[in-house]
Amino acid sequence: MKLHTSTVNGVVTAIDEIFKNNKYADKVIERTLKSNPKWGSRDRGFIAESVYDMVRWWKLINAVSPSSDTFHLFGTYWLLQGKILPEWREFKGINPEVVERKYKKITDRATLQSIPDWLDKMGEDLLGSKWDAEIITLNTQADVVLRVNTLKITREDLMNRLAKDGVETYAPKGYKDALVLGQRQNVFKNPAFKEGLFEVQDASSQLVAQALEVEPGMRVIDACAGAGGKALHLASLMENKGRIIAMDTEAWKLQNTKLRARRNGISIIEPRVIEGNKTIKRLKASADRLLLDVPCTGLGVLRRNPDTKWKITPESVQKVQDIQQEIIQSYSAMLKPGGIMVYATCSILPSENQDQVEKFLGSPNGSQFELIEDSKVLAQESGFDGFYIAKLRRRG
Ligand SMILES: C[S@@+](CC[C@H](N)C(=O)[O-])C[C@H]1O[C@@H](n2cnc3c(N)ncnc32)[C@H](O)[C@@H]1O
Repeated sequence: MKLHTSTVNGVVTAIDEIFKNNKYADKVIERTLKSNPKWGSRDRGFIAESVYDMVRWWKLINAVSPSSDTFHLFGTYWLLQGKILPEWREFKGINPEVVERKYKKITDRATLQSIPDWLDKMGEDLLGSKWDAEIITLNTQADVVLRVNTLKITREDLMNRLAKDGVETYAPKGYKDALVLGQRQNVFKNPAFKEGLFEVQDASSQLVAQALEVEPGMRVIDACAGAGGKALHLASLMENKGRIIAMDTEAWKLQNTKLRARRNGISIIEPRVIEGNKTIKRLKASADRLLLDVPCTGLGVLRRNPDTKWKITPESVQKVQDIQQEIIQSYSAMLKPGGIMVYATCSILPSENQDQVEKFLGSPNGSQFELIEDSKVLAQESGFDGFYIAKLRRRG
């Protein structure tokens, strides 16, 4: 593959934005791609993939690069992929043999798998022998997964319709509304997306709404609804009958939920901003089903957001765990006796998952609850994102 100055410059500028100005990779990529309308789809694919890959392998690349100059880092990344570097002025000073020699000398997992030392240690402490394979899997590129909006179309019909547009998909076993793309591509431009026939949502994430066992006509609260990925799924499962209160502390995210609901043909989602304890107290014992899709470290979705590992710190992990416990302690009161609550994270750390549920169950607020079942979804076993889903019942 031939390198072009314009796209390599795009990658280098984006990398500087992410690491020097501490910006989020997905937002930087979005802005970079918008900045040059002349780039075709291959150029865009090259930029997005190279930026994500460089972020993913940042520590390893830095360990073998001749300097911290961003062109040197790009050149080193290129060589590490087994590619040949053109003789550009920017790449002067990179010796492929030296890069290879340095690479071969690295033996420690944290550098080879490109993660901070503290995180590697924490992963091993918490996941034991499963950590090795998990971090390898989390360093691979994720599949693009669609969730069929069954309010508007069946999975089979959507599959056929996309195939007519040249978008090949397959239906993974065990995920009844999911379709996986055969090849990565931008599906947001497809007319079927604009008609609300599908959303992009990982297969593991699709298990969360299903665990709630909702039925049409129920009163459901999604207490950390964000941009509404799971609220939309719940509405489809409820055949758009009943009521879903979609709550979050961030009003702008709920605004997004509203727009997406309209595209999906959904009318039962009612966004509600959490302004404090009062908002929660007003809804005491009012929900047949309660979803707590709590904020988390995102360590189960590193394949999609590789910059997470450079942004989190031991302090931020502790802080998010405190918020998770606060949420389950106070929000669980919104569930009716006899109702079902799901506590979920996109993390693989037991300290954010089963430990939190155990702590809750052992506390006075949790004494009316019982654990029905929980699943600890690891990326290495499922092939999709890492998730935790606990289903609890409030005794009647
Ligand atoms: C994992 S995300 C939710 C993703 C969303 N359910 C979806 O499927 O698209 C967690 C959400 O919790 C929200 N959040 C953070 N602190 C909160 C709190 N104290 N109460 C409710 N929501 C909170 C965040 O704004 C974020 O949108």
